[in-house]
Amino acid sequence: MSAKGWKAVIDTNLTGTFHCSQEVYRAWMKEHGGAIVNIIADMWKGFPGMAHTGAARAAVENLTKSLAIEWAASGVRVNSVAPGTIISKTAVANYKEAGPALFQMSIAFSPAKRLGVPEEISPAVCFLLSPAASYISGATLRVDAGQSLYHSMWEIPDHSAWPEPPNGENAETLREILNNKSKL
Ligand SMILES: CCCCCCCCC/C=C/C(=O)SCCNC(=O)CCNC(=O)[C@H](O)C(C)(C)COP(=O)(O)OP(=O)(O)OC[C@H]1O[C@@H](n2cnc3c(N)ncnc32)[C@H](O)[C@@H]1OP(=O)(O)O
Ligand SMILES: NC(=O)C1=CN([C@@H]2O[C@H](COP(=O)(O)OP(=O)(O)OC[C@H]3O[C@@H](n4cnc5c(N)ncnc54)[C@H](OP(=O)(O)O)[C@@H]3O)[C@@H](O)[C@H]2O)C=CC1
Repeated sequence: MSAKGWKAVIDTNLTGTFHCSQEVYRAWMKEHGGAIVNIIADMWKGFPGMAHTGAARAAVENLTKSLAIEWAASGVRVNSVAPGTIISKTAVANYKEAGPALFQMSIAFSPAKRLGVPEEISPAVCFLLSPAASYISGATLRVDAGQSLYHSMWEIPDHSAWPEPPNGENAETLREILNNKSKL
């Protein structure tokens, strides 16, 4: 990705969250309290292929925690929701002609064996905004059908580029396993 593409996504996803949070705090929440829910992503195993998004969303998760503490004394709760892969007409359109194939290939990586829809994210957001969550702050709720605990979508091709382990009997055992010679 270009430096410009990196910046576009960091500006939108991370710096945008900072500006929005600061504005609502100054304009209202500092004096009256309130609740913020940030949307992050399934970046728990990194986000290979979308490194800018992964870095920005991980940063928003950390921002959520900082602000939850800094603004507690104003009665402000700050939480995040981390969706799995969520499909909608507009979400597919964001990836132009690659969209349908991208969403299609990601189905296999969901333990649900289907994608989520926005209507399955909004209840979690409403819950965290509501009085039912009055004692929850600084938390992230994963709404991903367990996707973040399952396979990575990034395929690593077979290679022999990795550094060799230190010599010794353990390295020998490893080599035997790699060469399929183990008697275990
Ligand atoms: C696996 C399963 C999938 C399934 C789906 C999984 C969903 C994962 C959830 C998270 C998703 C994300 O956050 S994805 C990352 C962010 N979102 C998107 O990319 C969605 C579509 N893009 C946008 O909405 C916009 O481009 C946006 C990022 C807001 C920036 O808008 P701006 O008006 O500021 O600027 P633009 O003119 O569009 O772009 C500025 C330059 O940055 C480049 N650029 C823009 N977006 C870029 C991007 N994502 N990656 C690299 N480069 C990008 C453009 O080519 C431009 O460079 P030049 O060509 O040189 O001028
Ligand atoms: N889809 C997915 O799998 C995942 C998405 N996410 C994140 O969730 C968020 C929503 O994604 P998704 O639903 O897929 O995307 P969509 O493109 O479907 O939705 C984006 C929404 O943002 C609104 N919007 C865009 N620009 C502005 C603006 N300048 N001011 C106010 N509203 C604006 C759009 O409104 P309008 O229709 O009026 O343009 C639209 O409702 C994104 O931050 C995305 O990165 C996170 C994890 C997974």
